[in-house]
Amino acid sequence: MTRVPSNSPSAPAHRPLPKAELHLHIEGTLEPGLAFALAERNGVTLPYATEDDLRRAYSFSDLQSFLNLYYALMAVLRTEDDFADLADAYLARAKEQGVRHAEIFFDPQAHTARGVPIGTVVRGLSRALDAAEENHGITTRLIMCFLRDESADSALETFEAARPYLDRITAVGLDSAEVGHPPSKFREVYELARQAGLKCVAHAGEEGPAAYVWEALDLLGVDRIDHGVRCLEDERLVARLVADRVPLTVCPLSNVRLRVVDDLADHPLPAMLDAGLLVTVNSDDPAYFGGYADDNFTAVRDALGLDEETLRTLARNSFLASFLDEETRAAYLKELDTF
Ligand SMILES: Nc1ncnc2[nH]cnc12
Ligand SMILES: [Zn+2]
Repeated sequence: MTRVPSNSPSAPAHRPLPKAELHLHIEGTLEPGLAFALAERNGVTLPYATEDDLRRAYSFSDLQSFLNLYYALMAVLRTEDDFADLADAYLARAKEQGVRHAEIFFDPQAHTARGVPIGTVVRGLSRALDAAEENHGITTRLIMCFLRDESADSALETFEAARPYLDRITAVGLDSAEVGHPPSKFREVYELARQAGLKCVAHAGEEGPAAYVWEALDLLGVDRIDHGVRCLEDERLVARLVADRVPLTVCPLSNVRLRVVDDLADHPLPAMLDAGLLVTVNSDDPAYFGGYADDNFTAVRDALGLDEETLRTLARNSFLASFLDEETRAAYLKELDTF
């Protein structure tokens, strides 16, 4: 039997603020050590000799160059145990980073396309998530994403395949290659999701234009926008997002690694806060982008000179923007206020 490496979370030197993480792809938490252990357990050969060789491939020129590696490495995820181990490793790290609540994306089509049934994915993730409060003191939700560079029919088929598991799923989302795949393509499946009582989110305005954020709001009726940094290019859109208190789940280290911004010091986060937007800070795909939730908080503090009060606003926003029930939200906000 292969031993899966024990979690060796890198705890921040300080006591991290309590926070919710709302933009986190579970497949993007696959650390090189776990990737090699799962490859051995499942008899999968990776095209890298060592973990360091793999790490050297983590140099991206844009979203697509990252997605190519992200989807290729998923070949090691095959069984319920693999998905449970992946999620449990994330939760152990998240705890060290002050994460009290995590709303976790997964990409079913990336697995069903390789012959892994959606039930295997959901059952494996659910096993770790169901034990998360007891094992890590973290509450969780699951968000099922559609791959926007696949067809609208494929999204509809995926939604139908997920029907038996909808009691485990809080929301639907939209991710993968953005440009050329506008939200309008997915109107029908979002309508079905809403009818089934699910919340709706969508990546928009990461690489794609502000017009995609409008579409996500007006055609998909989303409750949150993932990324959304390009909203600043459209004053009217900013006014709409502010007026409707639509949360934006921003991912600063991701934006630097995927060249959405040139440098963290140029990140629009302060401008977004100044505009009155309900902004949160998240890690996106932390195994690939150099940091988990609190690492993103620390990075923006240092690069953008954010003070303690602003960091507390970001942490507060994360609970306000979450899909938590009101009682649990209030308890977390109180915990933050007295921290
Ligand atoms: N940053 C990102 N944008 C779009 N799709 C993704 N899938 C995983 N990470 C993503
Ligand atoms: Zn993302």
